Amino acid sequence: MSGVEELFRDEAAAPSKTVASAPGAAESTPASATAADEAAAASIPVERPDIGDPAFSGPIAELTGVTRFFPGPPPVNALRGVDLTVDRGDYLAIIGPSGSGKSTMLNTLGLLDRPSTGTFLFEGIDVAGLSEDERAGLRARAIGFVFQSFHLMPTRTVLENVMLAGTYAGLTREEREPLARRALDRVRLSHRIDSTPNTLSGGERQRVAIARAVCTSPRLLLADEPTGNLDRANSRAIMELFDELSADGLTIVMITHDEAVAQAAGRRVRINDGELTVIE
Ligand SMILES: Nc1ncnc2c1ncn2[C@@H]1O[C@H](COP(=O)(O)OP(=O)(O)OP(=O)(O)O)[C@@H](O)[C@H]1O
Repeated sequence: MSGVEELFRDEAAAPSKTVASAPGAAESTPASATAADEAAAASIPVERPDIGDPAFSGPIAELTGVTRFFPGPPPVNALRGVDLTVDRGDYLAIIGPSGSGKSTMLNTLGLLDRPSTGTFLFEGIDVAGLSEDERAGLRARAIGFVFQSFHLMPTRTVLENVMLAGTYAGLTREEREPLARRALDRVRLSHRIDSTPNTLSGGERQRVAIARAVCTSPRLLLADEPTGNLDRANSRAIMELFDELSADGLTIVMITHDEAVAQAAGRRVRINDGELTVIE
């Protein structure tokens, strides 16, 4: 499970856990993650610094000479001098085998991990200069996440699962509900809003997760093997949904080991042993 993914608790979460931690929660400060969970459980908007400019027209993400070194043991250079620009409206696939650095890229782009060296500008902001709270605020407002394992809360309805994203983005219940309904309509699941996730098919669960990811209108959608748990027909349906979201202007970065899935993206880069190469 990637670091970003750990911010979500999924069906495997302890039954006593009533809410999922989410991208708005500070990742390395358990105390504040707990406070965020409690606020979400009580339907209180989570207070996060309002960082970032939705009107910024430059690249969403600009990585220059980014490295990520894990001291180990064993020591690992997970990213080696990565240069990558993600422009607004891009639909990019990052393809690579196991252990190549995909999750490390996702953690970096998702503002969960910091480069060891190099520069990462998110909408022109050098993220190295942001506090944990500021990064959590930017993440909650600007980035949506979709995972292979869906990470829906089993005891909450489909509508409640989608509404939770708005809590972390600091929205009130009155603001969140219409957004969640619209997002569920967008993924063609309006007829299942009162269902719980365990009554849905895998493809439907992933559509709920996508509704949750897009309901607060993020500027970047990060997807980690979004079709990894789905059969061919459901995978195709999810890829068609991504196509629609991309056509609507959403910036999407997807990591995958599956060449066929990567073909759906407008642009592809390969990662091997921490090094990125452009696929022509
Ligand atoms: N927290 C960590 N501490 C030490 N090494 C790490 C850590 N996270 C990742 N690595 C190492 O960095 C390299 C890249 O890992 P990463 O998880 O980014 O690969 P991946 O392409 O996502 O793999 P997979 O497809 O199997 O999930 C691997 O050698 C991994 O063991």
